[in-house]
Amino acid sequence: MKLEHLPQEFELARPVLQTIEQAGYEAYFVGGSVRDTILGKTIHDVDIATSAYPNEIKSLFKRTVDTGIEHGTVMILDHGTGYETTTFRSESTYTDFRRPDQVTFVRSLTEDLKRRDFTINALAMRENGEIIDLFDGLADLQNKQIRAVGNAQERFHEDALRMMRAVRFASQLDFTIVPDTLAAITAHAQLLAKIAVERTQVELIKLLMGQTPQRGLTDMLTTGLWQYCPDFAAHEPALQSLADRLTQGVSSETAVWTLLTTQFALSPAAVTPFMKHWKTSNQMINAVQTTSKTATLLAQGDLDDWHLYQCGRELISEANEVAVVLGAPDRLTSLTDRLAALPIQRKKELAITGRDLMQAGIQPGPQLGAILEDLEYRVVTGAVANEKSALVAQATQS
Ligand SMILES: Nc1ccn([C@@H]2O[C@H](COP(=O)(O)OP(=O)(O)OP(=O)(O)O)[C@@H](O)[C@H]2O)c(=O)n1
Repeated sequence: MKLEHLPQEFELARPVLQTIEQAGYEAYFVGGSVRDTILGKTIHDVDIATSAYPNEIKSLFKRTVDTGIEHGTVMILDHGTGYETTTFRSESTYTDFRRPDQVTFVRSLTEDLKRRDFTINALAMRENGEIIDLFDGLADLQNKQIRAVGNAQERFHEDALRMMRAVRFASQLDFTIVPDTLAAITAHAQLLAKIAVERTQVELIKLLMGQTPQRGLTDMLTTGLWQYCPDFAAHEPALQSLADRLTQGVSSETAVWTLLTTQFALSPAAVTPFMKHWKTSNQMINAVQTTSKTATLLAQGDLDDWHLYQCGRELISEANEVAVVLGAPDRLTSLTDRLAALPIQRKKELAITGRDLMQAGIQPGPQLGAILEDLEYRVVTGAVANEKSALVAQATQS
């Protein structure tokens, strides 16, 4: 099979492959971008696999970055874009079911494709669009199937996270896991206990953002993977009912985390430890706290200007999406208009600073912060004009 019209990302990367090939090595596009292009999905970046060793790649290009040189990965910088380029690797030794502790570089594409997780991820593409399909990945794409490359048990022993990847792809793509791959997951589910929670979490969130989360969750339950995601297993009925409502695919991680914590009926105080356990960033925790509060008010039809302002342009669409999943009408347009009509959209637009207040005789310290917040509230709610003199007068009066 040969793809005639390649997405621009491949067209731009073509000279990189040509440079490698002109030097006498092989180079192919591999991984998710090839799979997604065949499925007609939008792609974001492309990965390259090559017979050239990292030092050989580095000698061919002016600008490279050693992003994972011990695993054979070098980033080639070309016209402002970075291309992850990985030397063909053969099967490796894994002791922690995560990353290979020993990588063997090889010159053979077949060896490299053989160690990949699923047939749909083991396709390679030449720079001219020709697809190399050694494991019937095209047929599996056509039949909407997830199948491990070669012996499924070996693939999961090499990296136990692949079991979560299988259920995640099933949900994302609306594919079925073939029986022997599913059986191997069931037999090896306990290996997931060895995987760091931050890696499992990424797959779970992608699963819930997928086209058919119900399918992914069912696969997790029937295989027993579920038991190795403890916090989630405790909330099984709530998660099932959430999955039933997630029929359209949720667009952001913030919205998924907010839905999870809302659906699990976690108190605001319980949200932080729950998310910290899953090693999410503090930024995500803060975003979820704000989005959650706003979505609840929205679902109650009770969102005032101050809470709308606190959510801001960045999070309002997430809050609206959460409220819609929880049964509220879609109000995004009117919310965006309401936000735009507020006297200010963010704190830095306030016409007064802490320094102005100190010049007006207010002592620095926590009280000054409280006064500033009170002024911000009054400006947003229209109680006072956003003008420095009016704000100083207000501050010194109270
Ligand atoms: N545990 C893993 C992770 C990755 N891969 C291989 O490395 C490729 C790139 O991995 P990654 O970027 O993590 O995933 P994608 O398949 O590209 O999918 P997505 O970007 O949607 O996560 C995969 O296609 C697969 O061939 C693998 O064999 N085993």
